[in-house]
Amino acid sequence: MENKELQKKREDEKFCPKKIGSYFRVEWKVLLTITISGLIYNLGLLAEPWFEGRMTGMLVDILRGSGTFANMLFLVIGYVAAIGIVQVSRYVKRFYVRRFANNVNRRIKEILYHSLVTRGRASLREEGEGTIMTKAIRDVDDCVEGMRKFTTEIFDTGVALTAYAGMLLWYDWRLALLCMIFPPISYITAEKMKRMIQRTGAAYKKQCGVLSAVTLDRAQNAVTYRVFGCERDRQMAYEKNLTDYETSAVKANIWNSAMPPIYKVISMTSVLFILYFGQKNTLGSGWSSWSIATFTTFLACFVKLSTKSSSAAKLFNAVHKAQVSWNRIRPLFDSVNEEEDGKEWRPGDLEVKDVSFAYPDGKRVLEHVSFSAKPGQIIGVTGPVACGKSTLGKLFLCECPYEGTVRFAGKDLLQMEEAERKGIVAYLGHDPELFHDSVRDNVLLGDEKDLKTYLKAVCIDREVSEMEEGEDTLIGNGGVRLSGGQAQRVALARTLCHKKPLLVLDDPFSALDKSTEREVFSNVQAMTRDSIVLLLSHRLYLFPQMDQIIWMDEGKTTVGTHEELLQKVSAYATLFTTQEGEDSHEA
Ligand SMILES: Nc1ncnc2c1ncn2[C@@H]1O[C@H](COP(=O)(O)OP(=O)(O)OP(=O)(O)O)[C@@H](O)[C@H]1O
Repeated sequence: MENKELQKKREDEKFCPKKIGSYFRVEWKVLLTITISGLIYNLGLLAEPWFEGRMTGMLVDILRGSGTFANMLFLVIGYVAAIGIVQVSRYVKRFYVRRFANNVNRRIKEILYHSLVTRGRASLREEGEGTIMTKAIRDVDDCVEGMRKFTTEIFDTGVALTAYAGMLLWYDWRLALLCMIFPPISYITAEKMKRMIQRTGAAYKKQCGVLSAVTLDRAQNAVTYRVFGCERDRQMAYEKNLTDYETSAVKANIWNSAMPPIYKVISMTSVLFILYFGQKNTLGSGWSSWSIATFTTFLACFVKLSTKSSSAAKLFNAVHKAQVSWNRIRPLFDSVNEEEDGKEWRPGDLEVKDVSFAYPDGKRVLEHVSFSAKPGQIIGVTGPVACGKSTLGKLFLCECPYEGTVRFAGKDLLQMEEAERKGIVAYLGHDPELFHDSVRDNVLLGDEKDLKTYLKAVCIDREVSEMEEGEDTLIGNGGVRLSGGQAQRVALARTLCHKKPLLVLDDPFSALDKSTEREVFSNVQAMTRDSIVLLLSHRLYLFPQMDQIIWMDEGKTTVGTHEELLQKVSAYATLFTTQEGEDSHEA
């Protein structure tokens, strides 16, 4: 089980959304099944013309009196068995090719979804919602369809063509070479036509996007257009877009469907050579000496080869179409690409970049928040009441989509599997959430660790030992009532015991007296040297000890060291000096 997870993790690390090869690599098991069934299918195909030739020869022998029905029956059974094997392996191959396409389609759409939800609304609007929707759905389908056809045709065309060509060369290499002049001409023609197919295909896609955007615009602003009498103008503009869409669709369709028959005619031209030189071979005056059976096999083999050649041309068409779509969706991967921003990621590095967040009721709480941190750093987050500290802390749980990116060791948190994210982020909220169980189980959660270390770290070891049942005392609902400060410390002990590379602590010391807070803080510092700690708090007197401070006010953030913020943010300086004053007053 663990091995499987490890393997999956390794595969995910190597996966690069912007490289098309990556999608093939992660599906290697499905592709292996396709390869095996594809080889059986295509090699089995050779048996068909061979049996057809043998049966024709046997028919002639029977008519001449030298063949028997038993031999013919034997050939027919062999022929039917060969067809059976070919069809079963064809089914298996097709099934897995479809599976490959579905997996890739799902993967690309998932990645694009994450990319789109983390992009700013302004940039989405700039590109046009209609265009984006066309890219995220239609272009992905076209692109995957090209990949599917490529995978199918590699066997149906590539392997089959090679096998047929080998068989033709075996029977008469001179005639085979002569016949094989035309199929490559058909490929070259297909390759030359690709520009037109690409151009008309791209124009069609663009027009789809424009039409979607115009439709959306009309629906969203229908009342305004009606009230201000723009309905007629809008209708005309819509009609024009519809006409442009139709024209581009027709053009793309013509280029797409008119070309394959032409490729087929080109590649079938060689039949004329077979009829001429083949009959010479059969009559004994050609390059080789053939029977009727060989002539039939050769002709059947060539017709199959030629048909496959036109499939090769179809394959080019599909790949060209896929290229157009891939080029359109590629830029959408930008926000999920980890390699091209030139940043060197080290294990444990955190980067929050341009993050904005609004609650479903529309209230925008975070606006373009950016900061980065390294393992061992403690970052204090503060600001006026209800400035969004808890919202920022909860962001790392990825419960709601946000704009911008949060990357850990180069990987976007939103794109991680839930299990992977859980292994990175530990969160301690306002509510200690202690459950009805012993102090031990509340902290260790069943792990076999030294409980005392953690109780000591949060300065509650003495209080627990004084309880009637010590570490086995039942707490939580129905158990011994703990004070707010005690509950907070037990919850903090649990978080430290299950430490993760990123610890988000939301006001963990709010109910502690200052001397306990100082002691707990220095223990937390010592125990989290390889983690990043985000400490959200109203109380600032520990902030001079922190590596970075994030000051939040009305969604905006200012990031710097304590000294820098004292200089830059007067509200921070005022709050700090006020609290310091209260402190010395108390003393
Ligand atoms: N689930 C929610 N839905 C809508 N608005 C919310 C939600 N949770 C919080 N808010 C609003 O978001 C703003 C920021 O709240 P948040 O709790 O993040 O601030 P805070 O700085 O942690 O608050 P405090 O100073 O009390 O610790 C507040 O105006 C709050 O009303």
